[in-house]
Amino acid sequence: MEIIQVHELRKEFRRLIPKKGPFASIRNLWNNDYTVHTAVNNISFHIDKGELVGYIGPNGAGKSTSIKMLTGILVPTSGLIEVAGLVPHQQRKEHAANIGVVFGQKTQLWWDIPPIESYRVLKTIYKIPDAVYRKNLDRFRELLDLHEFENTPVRQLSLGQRMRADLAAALLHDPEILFLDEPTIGVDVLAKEKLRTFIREINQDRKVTVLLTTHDMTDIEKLCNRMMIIDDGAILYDGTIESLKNNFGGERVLVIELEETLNPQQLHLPFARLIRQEGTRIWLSFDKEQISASRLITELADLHRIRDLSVEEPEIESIVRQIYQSGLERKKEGTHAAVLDI
Ligand SMILES: Nc1ncnc2c1ncn2[C@@H]1O[C@H](COP(=O)(O)OP(=O)(O)OP(=O)(O)O)[C@@H](O)[C@H]1O
Repeated sequence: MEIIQVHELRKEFRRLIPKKGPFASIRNLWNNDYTVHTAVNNISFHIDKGELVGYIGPNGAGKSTSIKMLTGILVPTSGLIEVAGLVPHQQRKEHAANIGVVFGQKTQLWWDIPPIESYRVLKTIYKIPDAVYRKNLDRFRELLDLHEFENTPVRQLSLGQRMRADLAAALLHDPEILFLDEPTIGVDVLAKEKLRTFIREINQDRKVTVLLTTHDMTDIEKLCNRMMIIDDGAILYDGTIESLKNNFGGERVLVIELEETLNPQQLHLPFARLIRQEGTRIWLSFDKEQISASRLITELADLHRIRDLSVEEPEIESIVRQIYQSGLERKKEGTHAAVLDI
């Protein structure tokens, strides 16, 4: 069942062209010269209830602008959005009851008071029944170790603690959908793991639909089945991580432990390229379209004595880098915004 529907969504921002020369600051007060910048360029997608979708793209791609439209903070220039049957910017109050939002760069908690005090205020704002509030708070204390810092003013919390406090705040009222904009930014490895476990848990146990923007590909690999890649306001890829690897993964790497050390001239490598050698261990790159891993291994085993081997998966980070790069090249050529075929 579709819970988020986006059709031909567009957001343009007007940017002032500043006047230069004498009395510029005064002349700018009456300046009406603008350029129009398209931050989100007619994107369409839908998300089913219970999905956990990664939304990634380079800096300035349009991720935050999309999230702000989906949460009702920004009004689209054109296009349609429906989230749980509501139009976010038109039905803001009802919409707020259905969604939770965490912006990694900016806390929603009151800076000078402890999180627990903010939670009490949110309980009143969202009219959360006592039993629901207590049940949720207990659960979040357990999953996010809130008790360690819930009585400390937010300004004194570490980034990881602040993010955990923010996540709990966003979910106290049992929303159906959670929008996370860079929830792991600047957080150390252990704290990231804790946040990921929590996000996975609320998605699987509570069936909360999650849309997550991040620059950390490990977040995507560990949490999401589906990802959307946006660049320059257009969606370049929408599909599973597996199909991304299969379609854009290109070369695979086969790591072989030989019985003896051979110099490169002694190696016979059909359909493979030697990319690294350390003693008896060699790394071979091969194109899976040309030869399957099992066939390559059989051929190599006929030619060399092999002690051990493994096939390395292409790293998602490098695939995504290539996709950003090709988007950049198309932009330079003036042919940007073509959606990649998958
Ligand atoms: N209020 C605004 N006024 C003018 N331009 C804006 C405004 N907000 C965003 N933009 C522009 O729209 C484009 C998309 O910005 P957005 O913040 O959505 O990118 P992003 O993908 O979230 O980037 P990042 O990963 O750096 O957070 C950028 O070129 C940005 O400069």
